[in-house]
Amino acid sequence: MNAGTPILTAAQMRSAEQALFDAGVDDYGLMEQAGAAAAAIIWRAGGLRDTLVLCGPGNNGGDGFVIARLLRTRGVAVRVAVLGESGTSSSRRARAGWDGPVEQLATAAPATQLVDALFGTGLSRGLDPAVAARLCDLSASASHSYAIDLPSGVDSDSGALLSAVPHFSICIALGALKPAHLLYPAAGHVRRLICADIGIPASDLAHQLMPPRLAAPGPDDHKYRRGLVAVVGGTMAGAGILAAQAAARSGAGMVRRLAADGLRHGADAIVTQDAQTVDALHDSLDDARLAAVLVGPGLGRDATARARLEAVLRHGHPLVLDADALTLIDVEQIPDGAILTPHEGEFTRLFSDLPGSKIDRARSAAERSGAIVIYKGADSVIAAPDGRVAVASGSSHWLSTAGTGDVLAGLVAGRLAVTRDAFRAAGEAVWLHGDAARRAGAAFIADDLLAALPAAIAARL
Ligand SMILES: NC(=O)C1=CN([C@@H]2O[C@H](COP(=O)(O)OP(=O)(O)OC[C@H]3O[C@@H](n4cnc5c(N)ncnc54)[C@H](OP(=O)(O)O)[C@@H]3O)[C@@H](O)[C@H]2O)[C@@H](O)CC1
Ligand SMILES: [K+]
Repeated sequence: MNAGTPILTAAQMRSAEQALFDAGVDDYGLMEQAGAAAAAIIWRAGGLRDTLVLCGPGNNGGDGFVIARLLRTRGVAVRVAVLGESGTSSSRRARAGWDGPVEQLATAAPATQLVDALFGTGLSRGLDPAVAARLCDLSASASHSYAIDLPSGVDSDSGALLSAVPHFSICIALGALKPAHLLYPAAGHVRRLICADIGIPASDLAHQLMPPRLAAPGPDDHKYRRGLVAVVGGTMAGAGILAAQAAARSGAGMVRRLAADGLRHGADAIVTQDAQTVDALHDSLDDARLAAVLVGPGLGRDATARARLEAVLRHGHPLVLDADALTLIDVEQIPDGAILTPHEGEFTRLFSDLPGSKIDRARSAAERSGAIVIYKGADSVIAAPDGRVAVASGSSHWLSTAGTGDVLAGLVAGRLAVTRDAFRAAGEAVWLHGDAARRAGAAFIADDLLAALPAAIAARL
């Protein structure tokens, strides 16, 4: 998978910074670099708009003083308001470099632009309610607002809101993304996210999901080499049909629907095999050319559904487990290397006791189950048992409509059949699903995503 911007927890950020200091980088120099990167972004976005910079007691506040000084040298009318004294050596030095007046947060008048440098990764608890209210008021009075590193009041590692947090026009992440930049609810408080490079070395574990690079079929490809997908049907045929149609438009060579309803539906290119009985299902699955099997959409939850799921598990094909299959299965039954696509409810049923952020929980679930986990939501976290994580955020909220999960499951199975690499397939499918939703616009239905898929794929070739 294409490696995107790294995502670091506050502790990982501190050790990355410490490694730089140990290698001889000057700590105040790093703050100057961070402040200069942020000031350049604010200058490009805001020009000469009058600006109020709020500076907190830690290094986030130090960044604020550097930003204020640099914007002023460009001719911006800048005022600074503080919350408490600067408590770190770098922030004291940055404050000393500001030779303008210093106001108090409690009494400062608003400005056209607001820069929030109150707290960053060092926030340890919610803001005092009066401080949070003041931040919200000043933000509401500004036409443009910038959060330095993080919006003050969000928990960097989990994305939780520890106190009232305004909505920012731009958040300037320093050095790396933090989980709160991509995880909700915090991610919903930032309209635009920009990560400023300050020389923090890339980590190889958690990344933002990037647009994939896909390959078109070659001259020697045929339908089986491009990947044969089976979609196991159940009591609700529609879900399996949607999934099969998504798999058929995923780039895979051939899709078979192993139908429990005995009926033919959907695109003619999809082969419907009559697999009403478990014996018939076994016969259909007895094909070594199957590169991916999807089970779950419309499967049902009764004894027959369970028998169908067990038949699938017995064949040992590369597997995608979705929907009802996630409700029926126990963690110990999940085959190594399978792909799971749980939403919040399914995840909690399977892995209830896992602590930490959504990223932590997805990673632990993958480790515990040996599976690739696509923990779905407005922020989807894809985790592999070896610790790799990719986070997709900012997908269309119109996706919260019936059948879109079936489309995603079919896409995952299709990309698995094409790539034979479960982590890569999961990332590609999540990306293509999100892009198809962007292309489908507003008020779409799941079927509309199918029509948008070929264009989403074409854009990544
Ligand atoms: N390391 C570096 O050189 C670089 C770091 N960089 C920048 O530094 C930021 C991290 O800096 P930081 O670690 O100093 O933490 P920061 O978020 O400023 O706040 C900590 C202070 O706030 C206090 N406090 C916490 N919660 C509170 C609350 N609710 N209400 C009131 N007080 C509260 C806490 O005190 P406590 O009471 O918890 O002991 C402490 O005094 C990072 O986000 C980035 O912007 C960049 O410049 C690159 C170089
Ligand atoms: K901040």
